[in-house]
Amino acid sequence: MSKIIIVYASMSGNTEELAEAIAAGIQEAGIEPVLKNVMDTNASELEKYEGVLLGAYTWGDGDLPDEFEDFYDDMDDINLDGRKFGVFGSADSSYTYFGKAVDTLEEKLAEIGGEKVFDGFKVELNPSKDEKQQCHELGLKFATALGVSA
Ligand SMILES: Cc1cc2nc3c(=O)[nH]c(=O)nc-3n(C[C@H](O)[C@H](O)[C@H](O)COP(=O)(O)O)c2cc1C
Repeated sequence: MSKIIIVYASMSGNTEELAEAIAAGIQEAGIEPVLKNVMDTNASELEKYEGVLLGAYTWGDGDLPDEFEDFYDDMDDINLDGRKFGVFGSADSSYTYFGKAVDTLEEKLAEIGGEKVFDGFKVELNPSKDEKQQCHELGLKFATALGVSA
């Protein structure tokens, strides 16, 4: 059973690229993370893991992606005491609420008992090579925070 799950929503692939780069960093630390699209899982699955990473682009007017709505509502019924978390997402600074979905998910995870390992990581549209490298390092840092080393 893996210790870390990454759940993401991505319409045009940018957030998915971030998720994959973070996953690669976690693998470097010796853990095989579970990587799932939010449409293929549900909030109660998070309780099975020691580390939870959520990724979402921002939609509408600072909103969560539609496909994250049910998952988000169901997070009220779970408890993540003792679990560590991190949130990331692609966004577009031409909108009023830049990457607000990342903030929304961070607040919810803290509310249900999670402990934040890194500040919400927001990337402008398509991640650059440098930003993907930063994701890789976040993955490594996250795995290390869980007490796992290569
Ligand atoms: C209709 C629409 C609404 C959007 N609203 C926001 C927004 O409120 N804030 C923001 O930062 N980005 C907003 N975006 C930009 C997306 O978050 C951005 O394109 C992102 O890179 C998509 O990520 P993805 O490739 O993972 O789907 C919006 C995009 C569209 C098409």
